[in-house]
Amino acid sequence: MLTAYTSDEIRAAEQVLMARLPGGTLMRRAATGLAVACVKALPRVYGSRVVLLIGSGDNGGDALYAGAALARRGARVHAILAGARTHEGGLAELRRVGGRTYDLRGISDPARTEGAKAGTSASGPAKALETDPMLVNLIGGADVIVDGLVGIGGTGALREPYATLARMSAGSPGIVVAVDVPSGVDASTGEVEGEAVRAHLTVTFGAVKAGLLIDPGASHAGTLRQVDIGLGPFLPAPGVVTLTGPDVAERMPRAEPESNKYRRGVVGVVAGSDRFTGAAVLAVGGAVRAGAGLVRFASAAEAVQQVRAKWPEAVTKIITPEEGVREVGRVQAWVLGPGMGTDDDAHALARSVLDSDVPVLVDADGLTLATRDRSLLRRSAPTLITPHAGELGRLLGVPVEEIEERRLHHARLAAAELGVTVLLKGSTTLVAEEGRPVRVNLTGTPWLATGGTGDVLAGIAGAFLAGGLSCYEAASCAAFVHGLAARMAAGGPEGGQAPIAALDVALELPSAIRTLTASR
Ligand SMILES: NC(=O)C1=CN([C@@H]2O[C@H](COP(=O)(O)OP(=O)(O)OC[C@H]3O[C@@H](n4cnc5c(N)ncnc54)[C@H](O)[C@@H]3O)[C@@H](O)[C@H]2O)[C@@H](O)CC1
Ligand SMILES: [K+]
Repeated sequence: MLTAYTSDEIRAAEQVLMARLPGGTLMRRAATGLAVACVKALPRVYGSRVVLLIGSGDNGGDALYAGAALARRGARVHAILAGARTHEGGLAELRRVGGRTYDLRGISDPARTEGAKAGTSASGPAKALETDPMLVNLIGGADVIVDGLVGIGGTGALREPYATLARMSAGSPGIVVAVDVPSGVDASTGEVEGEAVRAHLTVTFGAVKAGLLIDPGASHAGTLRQVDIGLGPFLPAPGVVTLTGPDVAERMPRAEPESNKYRRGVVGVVAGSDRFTGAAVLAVGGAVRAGAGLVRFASAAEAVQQVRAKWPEAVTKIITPEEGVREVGRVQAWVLGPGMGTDDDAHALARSVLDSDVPVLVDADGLTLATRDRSLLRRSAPTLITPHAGELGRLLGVPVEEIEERRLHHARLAAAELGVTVLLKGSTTLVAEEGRPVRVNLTGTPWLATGGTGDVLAGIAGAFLAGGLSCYEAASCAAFVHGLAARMAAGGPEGGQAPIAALDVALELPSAIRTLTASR
């Protein structure tokens, strides 16, 4: 399991460790790791052009020491001094080994632009920077740009001149390496208020910061590399974690020799309607291919007919809103919602499912119904909701943009406010439950952003719930397996480049699960 922390947690651990070591040790360790990462990223170091963006804190110090190490190996290193102060030791070392500096205070006084909101169109001093020939040449001609503007000491939107430098670095053909965190990304949450550096590689020290795993921060971080500086023993219990393949393999329901279909888990699916049948087919497909012992599908006649045609393995039943799921037979968990509609009949069906005393996963139209009638989610048995940002926004009465901007916050808030487990879909899927670390899933692929993949995910998680996993475990394992299957369908476990359809994800599930369980 990978663990991730807030800036405060990292800082507290660093302080304990620092007190036990000679001054400067941690920065040396960090800078050495950073320099090694830059060497690996460059085709060759000797003669390469390295540009350091240097802020006023220790993040800039790391970059200066690393720059000095690269200069010693023959790189042509230029430090752009952007802060009101510069780390003295780092600067002296860089100069000692022949590194050059360019002090921005000569062309734009940061004090004058302090507080200027990032993201606004460049004018005045910011404009002067963007057209400054020296700066344009340096950034435009760099083989590697090392972003040492701010690290875990950053707060709020990047101020000038940092914001302009972040924007300019995005236009450079060079490799952008972020020191500890891409500047402008909130290290604790992944929130980005204004301009932020977009890195190809982030070299982070001591431990992973939660904001590097959660979007929008995660998509600014590029590839993550962690440099061990000895912080491990001093870190607290993490607030954010990520499951690895072996973690998921260990948790997933197993098929034991004495298994029968009832022991493996019977999942009930209430999805689709006479008008919408595709979502039902996909949700049942997710459950069948993820290894449910038995899928009981209950819906309107048209949806039942389609599901039977596609998945003969499922036991189907046509139901009416009046009778609900009473006669459907025993299940260990329900999946409720995809394509079921949102009218009064759908509400009556949802009520009958949620009145049961087994875990229920609520997705799609089920979430719309719960938005209108929150009492649906008030139940004693466990409930897992699987919204995307729009659905969660409607449930919480918050604009979708705010959910996207503050994903970690809103996933936690929803879990606390609604008393359910929340799987918030997106490029980095989050699973939140009160009293537990938020789980971030990293196996997705941009190809997953296509219609119907959410229905497949609901089916997978339903199968895992029926197989005996808690909502928290079922949601995190399902997100992992779903992402892995999508990657494999798109071309390979490391992510291919072919478009996929939702059904491809369902069909790929056994192969994805095989790659996980092969090593268990
Ligand atoms: N504390 C330690 O033991 C270690 C720290 N290390 C490095 O030190 C960093 C933290 O250093 P600091 O605490 O000095 O903080 P930072 O260097 O991250 O940033 C603090 C400076 O940035 C300015 N600033 C904050 N938000 C800003 C914004 N939005 N726009 C413009 N300026 C902004 C502040 O005024 C302050 O001058 C880490 O990220 C890491 O890179 C490493 O050397 C490893 C050891
Ligand atoms: K940085």
